[in-house]
Amino acid sequence: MAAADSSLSDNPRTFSRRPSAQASRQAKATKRKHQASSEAPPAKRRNETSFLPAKKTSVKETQRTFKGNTQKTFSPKKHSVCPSDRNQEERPCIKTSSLFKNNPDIPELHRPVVKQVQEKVFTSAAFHELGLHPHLISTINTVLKMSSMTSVQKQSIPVLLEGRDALVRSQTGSGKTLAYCIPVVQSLQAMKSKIQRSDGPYALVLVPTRELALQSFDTVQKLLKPFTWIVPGVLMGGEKRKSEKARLRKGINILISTPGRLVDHIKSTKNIHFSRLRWLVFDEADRILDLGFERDITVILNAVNAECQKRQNVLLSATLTEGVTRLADISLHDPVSISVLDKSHDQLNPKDKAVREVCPPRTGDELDNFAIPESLEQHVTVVPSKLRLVCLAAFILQKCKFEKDQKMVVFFSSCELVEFHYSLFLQTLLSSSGAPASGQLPSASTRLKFLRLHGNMEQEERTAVFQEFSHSRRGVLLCTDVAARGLDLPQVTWIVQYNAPSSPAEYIHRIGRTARIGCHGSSLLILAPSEAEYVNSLASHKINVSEMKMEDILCVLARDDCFKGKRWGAQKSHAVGPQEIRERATVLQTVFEDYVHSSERRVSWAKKALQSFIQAYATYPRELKHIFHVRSLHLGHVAKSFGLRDAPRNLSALTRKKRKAHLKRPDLHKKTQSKHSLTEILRSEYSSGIEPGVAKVKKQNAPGEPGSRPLRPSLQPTPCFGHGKTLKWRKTQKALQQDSKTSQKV
Ligand SMILES: Nc1ncnc2c1ncn2[C@@H]1O[C@H](COP(=O)(O)OP(=O)(O)OP(=O)(O)O)[C@@H](O)[C@H]1O
Repeated sequence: MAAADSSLSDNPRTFSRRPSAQASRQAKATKRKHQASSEAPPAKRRNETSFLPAKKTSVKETQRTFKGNTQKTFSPKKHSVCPSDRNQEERPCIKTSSLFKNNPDIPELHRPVVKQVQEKVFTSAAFHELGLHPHLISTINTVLKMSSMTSVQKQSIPVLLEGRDALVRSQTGSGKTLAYCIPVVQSLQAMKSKIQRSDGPYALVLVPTRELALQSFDTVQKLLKPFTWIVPGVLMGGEKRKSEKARLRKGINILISTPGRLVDHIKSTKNIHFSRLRWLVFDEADRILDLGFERDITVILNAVNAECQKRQNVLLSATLTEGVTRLADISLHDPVSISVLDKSHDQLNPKDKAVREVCPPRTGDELDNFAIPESLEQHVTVVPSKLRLVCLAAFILQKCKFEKDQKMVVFFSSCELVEFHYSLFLQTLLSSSGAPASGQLPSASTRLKFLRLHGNMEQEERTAVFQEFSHSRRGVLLCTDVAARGLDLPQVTWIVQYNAPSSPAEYIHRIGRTARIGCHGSSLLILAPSEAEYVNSLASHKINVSEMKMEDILCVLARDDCFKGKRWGAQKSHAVGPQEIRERATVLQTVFEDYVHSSERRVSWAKKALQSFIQAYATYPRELKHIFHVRSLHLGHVAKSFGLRDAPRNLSALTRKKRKAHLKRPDLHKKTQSKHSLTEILRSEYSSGIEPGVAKVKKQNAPGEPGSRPLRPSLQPTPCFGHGKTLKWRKTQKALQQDSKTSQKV
């Protein structure tokens, strides 16, 4: 392994170096190494009192003295990872200044304290009060082991049992799945003419992801235990079409599907019909009905409407926004808006009993304020780009190595980013065999377990990971937004958002994977200094985050001697001061850089991940562009967070080229902006590969998918949406194709 040189130009335009320059640099470094090995410390170091470890330093002191050191340590030998395991002579070559110098100031967070919208999760009402079939009640009590209803269940189930359409909004993890599943099962088992399997679907449940489809199927299957004649089934991308066709032929009465896969079958399977459909449920309705799925939903609704007009429609989500309400207005028949009220809402309609239980539709402003579980503690930390990777790793180590039974989900903005960090952490932070490979930190391995989930994985592996993480008591799941919606992963203690989400709704869903059904949970959002204003954007949606100092996160490195720098190596125990924490952070960064730079292949893999990050960054929606703009990224610093010692030259050239083109053609600004509403969605949907159609777009150009030839006229979606009303889609097919091309780069 090459001697570590963590130096990085702070000028984003001076990137890679030619071999000759590299050689001379190395020669200089060797010279410096020999200087450093002499007794006398460098001039700057001599003046640094905080450097001395003699006095025990408190965390507060650590924070105060953390910034702006210039201390450098060089080793004459090659870098190794865990000093305790290796020869003292092989201590890491540290150039601390490059990681902690020339960073932008971390701004003070003047976050306005807002009162979050709160909901009460449980009620004292029992399921047997609902007049359900006794077998259904006993299944809920004994199989699901539930006795009292949650607030949303208490409000929704009676309304749905009355036969009304409904729009259901309640916070994440509040039991919305059963709020629709119980009425569906109750009504179908009670049908006078007993349901036959061959009748086909009586209920169609649409969900945005395959994992959610599996999860909802599992719940329905449990509820149907006593009603064996009603057959549930799931259709989702990644499964064999042939076997799904066979199951459809035999008959599925409660059909749970992702939109893309259902469209596939509508177009190609003769045996799919909806003439007996009684229920149409959109779970995560705001995601399902947004532009990312628009054409699929149009095809599905046309197929359903052609065969059945009278049915109950239910839309559910923790974040039903105004846009969805507008769609609901034209898709639902005289719907009831159900929302779990706080007391002030209750008082709005004290006389009207029906409306007291069921809140009136909210105004636009209210719809933008989402309820957050009371037991969810939200944090934010502001970290300079150069320190992001080290900070994330330190946080993972802090929670999952030094604390017991922690289960963490880390969100990234693209599949490539998940893959990159997964492999990097696996190879550097974890040693499965106990015998560390080059660049590994052996003692970090004991409690750590990494898993990853994203849309570019094979379905078999996706399902296996989902199951494994669900049943595991600890572990770190690195994922895209494929895991943001609806997934009920038990006992998740921490949610980390390494890349900020593109909307407050996505923020709510991501953090909603913890603190479910009254449990306690915490979240951490990692922002760059230039992104600090995002906290205000969250506050404007009544989302309250408290600051966690980066220094407090890095302090964990003091607990692990794996990260000891050369100077401290010989000392058995000593108080760890801010200077040493900086050194240890640099040792960790050097581990990452050494790993990335250990082969050409790994360097180009890191560059691709960096490119993916930048592309995802470019797709933040217009309203967030003033906070997340590619121009505010310092490429050299960001490269460091990918373990790259230099900013890749070709990437910067690309960025400059694009910028120039934009400057020359101001009309492009306008065009790009007009695409943002779609690219915002595509950013999380397509880049995370949530929908099966996405992969197909690239590989097969399936008919009707973005990037393919236009549909045959007979298959063109007619914009007709429920109850004979017309929905005008905002995008033309051409625009969709253009946008999907943009998104495929992400
Ligand atoms: N009445 C109840 N008593 C106890 N636990 C319940 C009850 N109803 C649901 N749960 C449990 O609560 C958890 C969350 O439920 P569910 O997944 O339906 O939430 P959700 O509101 O759909 O969340 P999200 O908005 O994230 O999709 C599940 O583990 C479920 O089994």
